[in-house]
Amino acid sequence: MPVPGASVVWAPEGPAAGGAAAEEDTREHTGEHGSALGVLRALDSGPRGLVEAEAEERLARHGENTFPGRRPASWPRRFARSLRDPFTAVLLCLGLVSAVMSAWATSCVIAILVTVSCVLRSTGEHRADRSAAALRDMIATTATVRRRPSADAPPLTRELPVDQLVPGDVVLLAPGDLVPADLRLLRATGLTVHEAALTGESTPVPKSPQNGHGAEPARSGLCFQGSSIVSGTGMGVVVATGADTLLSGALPDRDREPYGWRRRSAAASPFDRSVNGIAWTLVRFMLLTAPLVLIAGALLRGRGMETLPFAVAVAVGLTPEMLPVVVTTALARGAALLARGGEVIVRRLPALHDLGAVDVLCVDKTGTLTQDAPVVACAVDGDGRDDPEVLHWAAVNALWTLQLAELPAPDALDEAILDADEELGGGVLGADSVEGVAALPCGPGRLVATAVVRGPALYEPGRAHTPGNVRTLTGGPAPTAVHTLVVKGAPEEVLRRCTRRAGSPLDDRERARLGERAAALAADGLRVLAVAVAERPARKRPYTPADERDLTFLGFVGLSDALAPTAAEALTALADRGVTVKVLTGDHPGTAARVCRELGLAPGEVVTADRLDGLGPLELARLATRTTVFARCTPEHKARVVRALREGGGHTVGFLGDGVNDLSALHAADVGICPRDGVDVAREASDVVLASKDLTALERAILAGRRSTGNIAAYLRITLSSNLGNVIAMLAAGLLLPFLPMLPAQVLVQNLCFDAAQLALAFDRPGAYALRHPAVLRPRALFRFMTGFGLLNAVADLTTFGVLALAVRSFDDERGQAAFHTGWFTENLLTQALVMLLLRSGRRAAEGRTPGPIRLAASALAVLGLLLPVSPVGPALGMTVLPPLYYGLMAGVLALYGGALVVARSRQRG
Ligand SMILES: Nc1ncnc2c1ncn2[C@@H]1O[C@H](COP(=O)(O)OP(=O)(O)OP(=O)(O)O)[C@@H](O)[C@H]1O
Ligand SMILES: [Mg+2]
Repeated sequence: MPVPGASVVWAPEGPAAGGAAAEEDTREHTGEHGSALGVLRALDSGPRGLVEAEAEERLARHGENTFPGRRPASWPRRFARSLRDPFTAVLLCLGLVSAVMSAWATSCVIAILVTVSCVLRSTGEHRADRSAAALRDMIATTATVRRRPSADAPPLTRELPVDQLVPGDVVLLAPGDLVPADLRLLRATGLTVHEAALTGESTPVPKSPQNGHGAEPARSGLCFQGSSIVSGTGMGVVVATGADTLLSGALPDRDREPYGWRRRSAAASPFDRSVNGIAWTLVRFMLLTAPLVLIAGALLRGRGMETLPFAVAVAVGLTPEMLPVVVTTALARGAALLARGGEVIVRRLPALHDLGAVDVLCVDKTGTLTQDAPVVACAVDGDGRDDPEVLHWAAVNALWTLQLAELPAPDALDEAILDADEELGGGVLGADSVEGVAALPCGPGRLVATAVVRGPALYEPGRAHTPGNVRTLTGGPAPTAVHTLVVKGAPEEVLRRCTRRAGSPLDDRERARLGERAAALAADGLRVLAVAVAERPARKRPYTPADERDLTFLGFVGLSDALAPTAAEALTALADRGVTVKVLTGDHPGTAARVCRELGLAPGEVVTADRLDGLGPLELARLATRTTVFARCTPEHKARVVRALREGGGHTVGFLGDGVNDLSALHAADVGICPRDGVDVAREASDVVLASKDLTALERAILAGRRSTGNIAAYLRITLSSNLGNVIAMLAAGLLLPFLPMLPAQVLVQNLCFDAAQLALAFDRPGAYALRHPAVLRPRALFRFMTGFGLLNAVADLTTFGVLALAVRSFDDERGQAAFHTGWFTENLLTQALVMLLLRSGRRAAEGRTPGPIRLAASALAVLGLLLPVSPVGPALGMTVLPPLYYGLMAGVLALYGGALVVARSRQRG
């Protein structure tokens, strides 16, 4: 329901909503309501936010503000979605062909197969969804809102679950936030927003609350739900929520498809490459089968279209139609187990498979390997002597970047510096402290932060640099004609901008010496910030990064950041599991190297990311493969390294990161992983969220992925080889015998039994061997397996024909043919049971105990094979009772076949 007045402040535009109407809207909205105040008035709100009671009432009126991607899919939609996979499509085609040919039994069985498969899949997904739902709430995104408890109470800033937002709410925005609803900006400082979700545009766009003059009036003053804040801060008023937002309106069907066969991005995921790749190859193969059977029958036996039901049955028999079900069940079970452990949330089901395939894991350092709770360890001048004044100026910078940039939460480094300064005696928060004029905070790719304060720095060589001294010099009735720029940031960046040090000029040699001092601090594992100042005549003109030059160097602040308690253990476990870990950090190379060493990761030669800039894709891939630590990475560098490893190095790459500067890399990786306390956008961009602080959970998640893949592989191996064996035997028999080797109904019933039994493979427990290395489904190896074991299976079938010839003697009459059908049917079910037990997973079948469901399924198959023909159903399916000789001989065939399977399997790799 649109808000009264909202339409006048809200102008959908761009390719999604586009068109002339939108433009007209825009023009209309730049009128009297264009001003921030007008907007607030139209929404019956104010800069101090809504009163809680009023907000509650609006929530009842407008409904919850659910993000379109997060609405749970309805049952019909789930069901419809599960119809969209290649096998179901093939089955439906075959069913249609049968229906057209009036082969009603066949099309009925196919319809049952499709329905069962779809129901099973959607139930599996639903179950996985439910077990993750509670955890998902735990990591739900919040918005920072300003509200008042009562009409005359002062406003409070608090975190509110995004779904509770209402039109008129005043929201604060900071880097890493997702825009929680459609907002009209009231204020912004250096705000840039990533709008790719709406426009596909990947570069951030600047936003400011202008009153709408110029070429693109309204859009730059609006922030849309689904976009994210890259840098800067802002405040805006909510103009549309829930279904009224631009994202909802423009993309009504944009349910995220966490369990879909197709992936979100254009680049193929490992899941697409392996599971889908195999699936499509099989589909092509199957589509060839039916015509092949028809043609062979026509050419060699002069049969016509009467073979069609049989041909269709053979094609259906070859289809691993339960593959989507097994895949979903295996993955959903893995994801549900992880969620139940309370440790890991898999946001996109195929990502669990991809996680099992990861062979290179890139991690960022700060906040992932370390706790991101820095503490000031030292503040020294250029000669390494303790100098409290350095800390004091760093604190001045921290305070005013914080205050003027209106960051809702202080940066961890700034917070540590302010704490330390306060401890040193009073701190800059005291009454006589300097007053800030402007701030240029740091951000992705910008490694320095500048605050401009009123008054001179009066930094003279030989002065007593006590905090008190500085305060009297800069505080009090400061001359207003002078501004001091206070700069702190990465040592090399700050030193580059310095021309003086303690009154004397700073030459290149001295700069290099200072750089070495910073490196020495970093080598101790400290995070190092350099501090510098400059005096300028006071001015009205805004300050820009171009003003950060001709600085006077003051000293360094060193901060220690404790390691995450489980990081070392987690990295060792990953290495043992065949995952190579690489560290991509924005920090100093020295700090990065030291942290790695402490975590037991040999850093080797640390590469600073500026070395990547000139490299071509091939060189980059080579460098990325042999390097363990990349330092001074911009967000783009991180993404480039990840891409190079994926595309050039042929690796499956996971990226674990928590910050805004990790966003591109999270997108670029095969699997994006984010710790629970990462920023909103990072969580939103990731496929897997670690819900606990424990990094070792990652290893367990990877193992869960490998287990799922192992089960899928076992299913494919078993199904494909026995299906192929059957088809070969069927073709051979069809051509050798003057009658159909099996009736279509029997083929389908047998197929139904196989399918039901093979579902148990989703519950397999792959042996330890399968978990030792990244799990990848290799189509080639699979097809080789399928051919080898398929032929073996066909040999068993052909031997059975011999056995039947001995036991039954004559196939001339109907009784004889029924006996043939029955004999083969029984043998098929028995061999299938054997194959399930002997080929399931691991190099040695004896590895680990066979899980209960598989034992049960195999026994059920064997029992069905033996009893179905003699049961009342037998005659209905055209089956008959077999002579005892058959069973005796059959036992021999089975023993031989089992022996051959064990021998052949032990020669197999993997
Ligand atoms: N508040 C700040 N003030 C000044 N400089 C800063 C501030 N925050 C970060 N920097 C500088 O920017 C550099 C890069 O920061 P960035 O956030 O990109 O990465 P990081 O947090 O050091 O490491 P990681 O990539 O592992 O998270 C820091 O090493 C520091 O030199
Ligand atoms: Mg980080």
